[in-house]
Amino acid sequence: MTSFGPVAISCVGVRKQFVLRHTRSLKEALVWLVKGRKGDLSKKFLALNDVSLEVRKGETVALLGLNGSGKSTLLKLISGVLQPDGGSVRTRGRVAGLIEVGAGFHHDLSGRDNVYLNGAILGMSEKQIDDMFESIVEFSEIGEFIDTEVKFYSSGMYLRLAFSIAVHTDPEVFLIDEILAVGDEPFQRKCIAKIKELAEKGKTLFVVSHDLDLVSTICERGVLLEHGKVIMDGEVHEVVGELRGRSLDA
Ligand SMILES: Nc1ncnc2c1ncn2[C@@H]1O[C@H](COP(=O)(O)OP(=O)(O)OP(=O)(O)O)[C@@H](O)[C@H]1O
Repeated sequence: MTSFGPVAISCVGVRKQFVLRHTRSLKEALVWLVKGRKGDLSKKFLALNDVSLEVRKGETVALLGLNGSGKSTLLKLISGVLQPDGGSVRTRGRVAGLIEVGAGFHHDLSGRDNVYLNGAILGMSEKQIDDMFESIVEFSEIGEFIDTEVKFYSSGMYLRLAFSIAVHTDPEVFLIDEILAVGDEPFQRKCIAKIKELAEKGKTLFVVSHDLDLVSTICERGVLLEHGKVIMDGEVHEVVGELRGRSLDA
């Protein structure tokens, strides 16, 4: 049994709800006004319902579940992109999130400027970025396009640069959401090799993917979400087996 370090991610009783509809039909709005604005016109949807989990430093965790089960929402809460409506989310150490391709990029800036901008956001000094710049560009294979504004990049080029910056910032916790699907096969292989290298170095990985074979090779632990609740948490092959069974029944 592997022993892990201190807690890297802690979620306690996490709740996140979204407003599905702000307004209803004119008739409904009129009735609402006539009745003295009683009640709520918007419809709320609970995307995460009382989610508690703890990930220790060095653990590799696959977050699994069918479409809409709340995986991306949980990742966004852990990365700090979203705030919970209830409960608490805590992380320890530098967290790098590859959550939405190019989300941290400024579209009117060149790839080069975005490397500096993103590096700074992820906590690197200018000197550290200077030292790593060549290596970041080399890994990304962006080549001469590094001085092109990123709004002209393809989604694969965005991913390459974002992934390369993120791994070079040497994060403690690495959050990855499905985005590997954007890259072409050779780059995917390179990313997967890099992710495995990070895992071997003892980094904490939290990965969302529908590629169950892939996550089984990268992660040791699986957490299964269903309708915003954790319904299973254990050895990845067992959790993948459970999800496959449920997918057949669905
Ligand atoms: N900003 C939002 N506003 C309203 N509803 C949202 C918002 N973001 C997510 N949702 C809803 O919350 C639920 C969970 O979404 P989430 O993206 O976390 O699921 P997921 O498990 O990552 O799904 P998938 O496998 O399809 O990527 C979905 O029903 C989705 O429609």
